[in-house]
Amino acid sequence: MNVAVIGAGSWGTALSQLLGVGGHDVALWARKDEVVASINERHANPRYLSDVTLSERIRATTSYEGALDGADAVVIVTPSSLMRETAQAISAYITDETPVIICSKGVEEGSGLLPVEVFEAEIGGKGRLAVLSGPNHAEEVIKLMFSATVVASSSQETARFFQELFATDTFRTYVSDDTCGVELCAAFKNVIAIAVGLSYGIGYGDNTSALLMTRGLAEMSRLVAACGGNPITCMGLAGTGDLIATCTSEHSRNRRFGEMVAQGKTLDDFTASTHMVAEGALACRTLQTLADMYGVELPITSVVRGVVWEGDDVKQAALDLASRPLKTEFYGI
Ligand SMILES: NC(=O)C1=CN([C@@H]2O[C@H](COP(=O)(O)OP(=O)(O)OC[C@H]3O[C@@H](n4cnc5c(N)ncnc54)[C@H](O)[C@@H]3O)[C@@H](O)[C@H]2O)C=CC1
Ligand SMILES: O=C(CO)COP(=O)(O)O
Repeated sequence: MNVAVIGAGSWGTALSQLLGVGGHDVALWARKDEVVASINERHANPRYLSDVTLSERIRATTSYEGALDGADAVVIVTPSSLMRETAQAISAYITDETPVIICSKGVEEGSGLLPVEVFEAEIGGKGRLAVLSGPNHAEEVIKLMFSATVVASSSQETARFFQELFATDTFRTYVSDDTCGVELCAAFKNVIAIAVGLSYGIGYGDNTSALLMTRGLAEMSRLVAACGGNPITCMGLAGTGDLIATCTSEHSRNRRFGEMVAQGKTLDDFTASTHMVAEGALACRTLQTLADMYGVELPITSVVRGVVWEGDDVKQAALDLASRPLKTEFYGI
């Protein structure tokens, strides 16, 4: 197959490698000329995961037309804040039937739309759209360490198409019809990883981390149920699986960002020092928009938003979280 991958950050590079190793020809769209030159001439991405030699099946370009010409499938891996811009940029170069899978994790600011909904609005064809998410740190996937993921689409045919496309001996793919649940889990787990980073950053231990992950899962499940997703998705790879991976991994940018904020650093400090995206920073705001629309309570998300965007003191926020009225363990799911 000829596959166009749009976005040459860590995850776009790792997915391109996976597809190349799987025997597909990959046209990888990158923003910067030097990234394109390095991938084409030296088979390495100079900015992200640069120690890995990339498959010779990967050809990079800064041209959308060049990447998308003759593509049998399109893989979207730009940051979630760029979903609408990316959808508009590719629309002129794909057919009405070209299958498109979104691998970014977030929710659109303002509208509260999920990436798949933004793509449906911009390029149409709900049935040809899919999403991919799971506990998949690019640093490990690119080294072909055994991982698994979920591919969700409203169309079983499209889900199966991408399941086959991505499956390799080291990357196991499951299908689902719950695009809403998978995308909400993907956005949510990043916020909880920031909370875990904040918690370790102020000196709390593993009990607090487990508490945040578990109650974060309860928040995630309430929102998924309210938005029309299937709460059982939260128990799967896109929910619990990715929550564990992101909250516990040395690779997680969101967790690292939380640790930095606890040390008094800002989102700009994180971005300047890593050139990477900590999606949870935006998601703590966008998920709150959805929670307000659906009347769902998200106490941990709200604390993360207050600390990241309103300068709330982390220790005081933790005390406020702990002193809320006592509750039944499960409600609203
Ligand atoms: N890194 C990982 O392990 C995984 C990342 N993801 C998701 O994939 C998406 C992309 O993240 P990464 O590949 O990790 O990116 P990254 O954090 O490694 O790099 C940032 C990317 O954003 C691009 N970028 C920044 N500003 C841009 C602009 N104005 N226009 C176009 N591109 C711009 C940069 O060129 C670069 O490709 C995110 O939604 C992330 O949550 C999903 C699974 C795993
Ligand atoms: O989504 C990811 C792993 O599944 C990557 O998480 P971070 O963005 O926190 O590194």
